[in-house]
Amino acid sequence: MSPEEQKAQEYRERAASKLFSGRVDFLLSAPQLKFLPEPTVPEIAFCGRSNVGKSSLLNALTGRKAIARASVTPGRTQELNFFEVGEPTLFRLVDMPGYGFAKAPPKVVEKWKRLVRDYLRGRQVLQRNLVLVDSRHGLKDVDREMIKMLDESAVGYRIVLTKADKIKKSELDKTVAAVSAEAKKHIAAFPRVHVTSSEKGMGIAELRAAVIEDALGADWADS
Ligand SMILES: Nc1nc2c(ncn2[C@@H]2O[C@H](COP(=O)(O)OP(=O)(O)OP(=O)(O)O)[C@@H](O)[C@H]2O)c(=O)[nH]1
Ligand SMILES: [Mg+2]
Repeated sequence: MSPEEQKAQEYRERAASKLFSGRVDFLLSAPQLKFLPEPTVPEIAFCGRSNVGKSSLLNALTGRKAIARASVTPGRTQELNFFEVGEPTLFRLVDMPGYGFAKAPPKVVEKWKRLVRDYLRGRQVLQRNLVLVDSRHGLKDVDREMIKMLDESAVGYRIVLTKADKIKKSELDKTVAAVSAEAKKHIAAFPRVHVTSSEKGMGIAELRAAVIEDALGADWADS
């Protein structure tokens, strides 16, 4: 990055932090498609395996301790949870139920899967998906299944590694390389893999700016 680009990035990150430190409100929980809010503003969705850290990342991005419930029990988030950012509302963040949760009854898993799939396929205002992947585990088959679904749905996505504080730098580098190599086969436009820790704040400022850019467009910070 050139010094000018570095400066522009710092400016975007500061603006993003300011936006997220303003209004962020929980809007509603949708257990079924018919309960979705009116598609009036852009949406960014957080998906990934159960327990990967979706709710925690949402808390970290918004600088709130527990706006999205985070839990030690996998499968805690069971509905699509909508959060509104900005006053008036500029965009929404959507905390999704985790996929690949083996301990839930198959019927329940099937219900979540259908809800997520229908949302991803049919939501006109959905601008980007964040696909969260545990830094320690890398891509698993359930993630690949999800990515395939996203490839079919034509909604772009970013891959976000979570819990980066839990492993050594050398291990982290290996996961980043492996996930990047695989992601490049799918996402021509977004070959970068974000590395984050909601616990330590790593990568959060940068992801904030990226999320707002996805929602509002590249020149959002200039207006
Ligand atoms: N060390 C560390 N722990 C984390 C991090 N992010 C999340 N966790 C922990 O991982 C567990 C699961 O986090 P959640 O945010 O509830 O995960 P989720 O993806 O929303 O889970 P479901 O809603 O069940 O799908 C919690 O115990 C969090 O405290 C992180 O960056 N670092
Ligand atoms: Mg959750």
